[in-house]
Amino acid sequence: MKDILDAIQSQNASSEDFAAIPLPESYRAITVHKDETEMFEGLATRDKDPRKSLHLDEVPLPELGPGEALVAVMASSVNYNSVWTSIFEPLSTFGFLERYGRVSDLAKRHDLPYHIIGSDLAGVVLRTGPGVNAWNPGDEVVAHCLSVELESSDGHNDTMLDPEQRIWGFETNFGGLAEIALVKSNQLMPKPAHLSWEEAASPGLVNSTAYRQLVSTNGADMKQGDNVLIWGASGGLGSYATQFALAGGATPICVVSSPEKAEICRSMGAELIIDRAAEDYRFWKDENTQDPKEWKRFGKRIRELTGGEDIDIVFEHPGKETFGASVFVTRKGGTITTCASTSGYMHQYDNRYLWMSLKRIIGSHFANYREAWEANRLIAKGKIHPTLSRTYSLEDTGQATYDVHRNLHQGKVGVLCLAPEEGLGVRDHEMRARHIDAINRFRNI
Ligand SMILES: C/C=C/C(=O)SCCNC(=O)CCNC(=O)[C@H](O)C(C)(C)COP(=O)(O)OP(=O)(O)OC[C@H]1O[C@@H](n2cnc3c(N)ncnc32)[C@H](O)[C@@H]1OP(=O)(O)O
Ligand SMILES: NC(=O)C1=CN([C@@H]2O[C@H](COP(=O)(O)OP(=O)(O)OC[C@H]3O[C@@H](n4cnc5c(N)ncnc54)[C@H](OP(=O)(O)O)[C@@H]3O)[C@@H](O)[C@H]2O)C=CC1
Repeated sequence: MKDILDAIQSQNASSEDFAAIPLPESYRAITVHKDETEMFEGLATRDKDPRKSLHLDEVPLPELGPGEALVAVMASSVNYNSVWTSIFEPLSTFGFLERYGRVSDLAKRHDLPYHIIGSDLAGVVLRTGPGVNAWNPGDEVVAHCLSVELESSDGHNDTMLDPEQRIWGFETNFGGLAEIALVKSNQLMPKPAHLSWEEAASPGLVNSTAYRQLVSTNGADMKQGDNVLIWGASGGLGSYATQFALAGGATPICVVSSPEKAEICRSMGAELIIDRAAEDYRFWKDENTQDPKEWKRFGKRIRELTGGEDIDIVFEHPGKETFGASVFVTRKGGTITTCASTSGYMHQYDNRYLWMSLKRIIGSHFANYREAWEANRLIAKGKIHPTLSRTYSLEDTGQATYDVHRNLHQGKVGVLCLAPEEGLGVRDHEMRARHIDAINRFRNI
């Protein structure tokens, strides 16, 4: 591993040099264990502690197959799917690996008693498998997390519709929270040159998801002037949705839960901000009953902020807790676009407000390669910026995941894998200097 790191750090190793470095037989990786999936039985979701279920293990290097690449991971990030995996909710990810293992002999590699997690990376290609022509050893890359087989016709208009569509490092093994990762070569994209490894690794999953959900014609197809209600506007997804709204000439109405988070949104350029904790919205009276009066109070507040206008697009992901309110505050003909249900997946809303006002609910999930590429291109051009607040070592991934589970973080949380320290990997210093304030906006808050 030292030879690999030395070659990366030297910045003058050729593709042939990288191809000639012997690969280690094993590497360090963050895993969950199949024989521990019952460990949190009986505990409330909040009390399930990722620090207990996530392990740092030495694991064997997987065999490299056709169309694949082995990548030396310099940095990765914690996503909320790492939280779900670590607390075995809403279901254990080993079921996904077993199902994938039944697809082919090659896919069988993924069905193991341990699951190497992580759906982001920035690093350097070490080896490519047969049939890979677009990428070579030594390429500095980031990886998006869409894994597809594409053997069926279904996915050929939009690869997210492939019946064998999976999220790498969640529904497949050999993820990015590790020193080496196995990806399909069509997950690779160029690493933005003005960013460090940990900054480059942090946007991938959430930036691509927010791009499809809000900007793409597959999602809400946002246009200039739209009022966009963004839940969790300083969180992983929300910090990118806010940037897309601002950059696209829309008006974000940012919902957050503290004055510090409100300040971050303000510093990104948002003007209309609702502190849901200070204003104490209680959309549910009890476990089974919502309170439409609270939806109205929330809608009135939005109208105060917008000068009387309602919401064109809701960027939804909290789910059960907020969905009734989201449907209510959307304007006639408007769109609620959802990609998650953090607070519960059985949603309840008053359907009269949906059909009578011709609103639409759009389900959105990650992004196809083209959408992920466009989202990454915006980062590379300095039009959208990483929202990295803090970086942990690979050893401390459990703590990093705990922070995200408990909503103690801002923006994105990074993890150093092979990178010995923060700040390495910047190739375009001049461009970095032009964007340094925006790049550091979320740092250490
Ligand atoms: C990029 C980052 C993303 C995120 O962070 S997303 C948030 C985190 N992710 C999650 O929370 C994961 C969510 N996923 C899930 O919870 C589960 O993944 C699903 C509920 C989506 C699916 O559950 P499942 O058990 O995998 O599939 P089924 O469809 O419920 O059950 C499969 C069986 O049901 C049969 N079936 C499917 N559709 C129909 C139908 N329309 N009519 C009749 N049967 C149907 C199938 O054939 C099969 O059957 P047979 O078990 O016998 O093989
Ligand atoms: N389908 C897909 O492709 C993807 C799905 N996801 C899913 O989206 C969800 C959010 O991910 P991500 O943004 O990275 O997570 P984060 O935790 O980084 O951000 C979510 C934000 O939502 C807000 N929030 C949390 N709970 C509630 C609630 N009950 N009511 C209102 N607001 C709430 C919080 O902001 P505040 O406290 O300031 O209001 C929090 O910061 C997760 O469930 C994740 O699995 C994520 C990426 C891709």
